[in-house]
Amino acid sequence: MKDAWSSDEVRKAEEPLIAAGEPLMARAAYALAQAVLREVAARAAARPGGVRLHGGLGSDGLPGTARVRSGRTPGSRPGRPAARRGDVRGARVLLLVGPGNNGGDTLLAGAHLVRRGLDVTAVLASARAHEEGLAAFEAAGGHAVSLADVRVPPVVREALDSDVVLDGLVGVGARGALRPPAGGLVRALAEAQEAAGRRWPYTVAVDIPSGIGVDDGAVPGPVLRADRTVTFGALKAGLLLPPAAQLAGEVELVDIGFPADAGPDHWAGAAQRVTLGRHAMPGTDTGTGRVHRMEPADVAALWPAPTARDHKYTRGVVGVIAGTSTYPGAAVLATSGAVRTGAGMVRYLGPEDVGTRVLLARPEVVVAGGRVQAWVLGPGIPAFDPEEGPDDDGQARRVFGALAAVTGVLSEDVTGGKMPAVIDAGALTMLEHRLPAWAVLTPHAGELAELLQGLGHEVDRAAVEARPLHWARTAHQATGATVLLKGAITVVAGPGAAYTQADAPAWTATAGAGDVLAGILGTLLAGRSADVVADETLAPRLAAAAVLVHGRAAARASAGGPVAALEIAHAVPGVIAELLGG
Ligand SMILES: NC(=O)C1=CN([C@@H]2O[C@H](COP(=O)(O)OP(=O)(O)OC[C@H]3O[C@@H](n4cnc5c(N)ncnc54)[C@H](O)[C@@H]3O)[C@@H](O)[C@H]2O)[C@@H](O)CC1
Ligand SMILES: [K+]
Repeated sequence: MKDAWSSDEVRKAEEPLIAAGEPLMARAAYALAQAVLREVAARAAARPGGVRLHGGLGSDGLPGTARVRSGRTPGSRPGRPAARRGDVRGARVLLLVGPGNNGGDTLLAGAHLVRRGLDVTAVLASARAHEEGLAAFEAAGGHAVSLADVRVPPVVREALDSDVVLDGLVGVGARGALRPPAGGLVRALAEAQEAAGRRWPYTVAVDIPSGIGVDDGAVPGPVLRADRTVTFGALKAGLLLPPAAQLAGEVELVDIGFPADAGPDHWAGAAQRVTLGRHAMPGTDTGTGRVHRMEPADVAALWPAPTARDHKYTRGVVGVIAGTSTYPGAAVLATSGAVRTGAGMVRYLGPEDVGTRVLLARPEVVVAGGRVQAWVLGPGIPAFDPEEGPDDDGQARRVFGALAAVTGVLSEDVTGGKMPAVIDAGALTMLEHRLPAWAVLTPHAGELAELLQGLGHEVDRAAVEARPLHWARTAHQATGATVLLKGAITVVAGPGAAYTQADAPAWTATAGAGDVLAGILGTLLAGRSADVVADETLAPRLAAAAVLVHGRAAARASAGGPVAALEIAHAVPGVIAELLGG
C-alpha cells in the first residue's frame, strides 16, 4: 500500500527530527542531486557527442541565456569541447528557487551538481532565499540571479536552452495558487513548455510540483508539468490525487529518516461520522488527511479466494439489476464482469428480452430472483424522474426493492436483510434514504455533480473534476455511502479512508467499461458480504481493489491499443491469477 500524507502530518514528523539535529535537508538535497545526475547520465549515454542533451533553443536565433547569465563565462555554450558518452559535465541546469526550505533543498542540490561539473544557474524568485543553501550554492561556484533583475522572458529562454529544470519554488509550506512573482514565472514557463512539447527540458519537481494543492490534489493556478517528482520523507496526498497527480510525472520517494508511521491519520477522526438525513448538509471538509493507493499484494490479501470447502453459495451470489430493452448491453457487461471475477453465482433481474441476451452471452447466469449476497444496481437504467414516472421495463421498481434491503428499510426482505450493493448510473437517482458504508456509489464526475446538486450543493462537473477527493468525501458524508468516483485516476472516499487508483490506460475511457467495473465490485462485495456489513472500512478497500483489477484488466486487454469493454471483463481472470500467484 502506498500511503500519502497530509502537509500537517509531514510537519509533525519533521519537528522532532529537526529538533534532534537530523540533517533532513542535506539528505533531501543529496538525493535530489542524485536523481538529476542519474537522468543526465542516462541521456548523455544515449547520445554520441556527450553532454549537450537537449536540442537547445535555436528557433529564434537568440543567445537565449545571455541576459540571465550576464557577466558569466558560458561554460556550456555550443562549441565547447565534446565530452565522452555518458559524461554529465557541462549539462545545463536551471534552478527555480523559492523563499523557503523547498528552495533550500534546490540550492543545496544545485551545489552538488556544480561540484559534479554541471552548469547550474539559479533564479531566485523572491527577495528572500534560504541563506545556507544560497551560500553553499555560490561557494560551489553556482550562479544565482534574481528574478526581479532578469525578468521572466529571459528565464523562459534559459529554460528552453537547459537540459534540466528543477522546480523548487514552493513545497509543503505553500497554500493556494502560486502568488506573483512566482505565479507569473510559472505561467510563462508552463505556456512555453506546452508550446515546446518534446523540446522542453527534463523537469524535476522538488518535493511537489510547485502550486499544487498538497492535501487535496487541486490545481488552483499555473503549475509546471514535471517528468519526475522527487519527494522527501513521505508521499504527499496531492501527488496521488487528480488532477495534480497528472502533473507530477514519475514520483520518487526518498527516505530522509522519517519513521515508518509518524502521525495519526487526521482524517480518520470523527468528522465524517455524522448522522445526516437525505437533505442535511455535511460539515466543512477540511481536505486534510491521508490518501492510500492499493498495490497488487494488498488486493491479493483482500481477495475472497475459494477453498476446497466452498460451494457456489458460500462463494457469493451477485444479483444484477441492469439494462433495459433499449440499453441491453449494460446488462451483458455487468453480468460478464461479475462472472469473470469469480462469483459463485450471478442472478439477473430485468425484462425478459434482456435476460435472453444475457444468457446468450453468459449461459452461467441465472435469470431468476432468489437470495443474493450483494447487489449491482443501475447500469444501463435511465435516470428516475418522479414527475414522469419510470419508463424502464420495471427496472426502477426492482432497484427500489433491492435498495430497501441494502439500507435495511425492509428489515425482513425476502433477500434476507442488509447486504452490500454497487449503486451505479440510473440507481444513483433513486436514493431516498441515508445509506450505509457498504453501499458503494460509482458515479463519474457528471453523475456525482447531479447527486450533489440534489443535496443542495452548487457544483457542476468541472468543479468535481477540479477537486475530486473533496467532492467524493462530501458525497460520502452527505449520504453515508462509500463513494467511488470514476476517472482517469479514480478516487474512493469511505469511512476513515480515501483511496486513489491509477491503474487503467487512457483507452479505458470507453462506453461500457463502468458496467464491467460494477460487476467486478459486485462479485467482491458478494464474496465478503458478511464482513463488509460488519466492518465499515472494508467496502472502500474492496472498491479500491476492484478499481485496481479493472484497470489492470483494461491494460491487458488494451496491450497499448484500443479496448472494448467486454474484453476488459474477459481479461479479469488472468489479472486475478497473476495477483494471487504473485
Ligand atoms: N523542514 C525541513 O527540515 C525539511 C523541509 N524540506 C523541504 O521544505 C519544504 C517546506 O518548506 P517550507 O515550510 O519552508 O515552505 P516552502 O518552501 O514549501 O514554501 C514556503 C514559502 O513559500 C511562500 N508561499 C506560501 N504559499 C505561497 C504561494 N501560494 N505562492 C508563492 N509563495 C508562497 C511562503 O511565504 C514561504 O516563504 C518541503 O516541501 C521540502 O521541500 C526538506 O528539506 C526536508 C526537510
Ligand atoms: K516544488
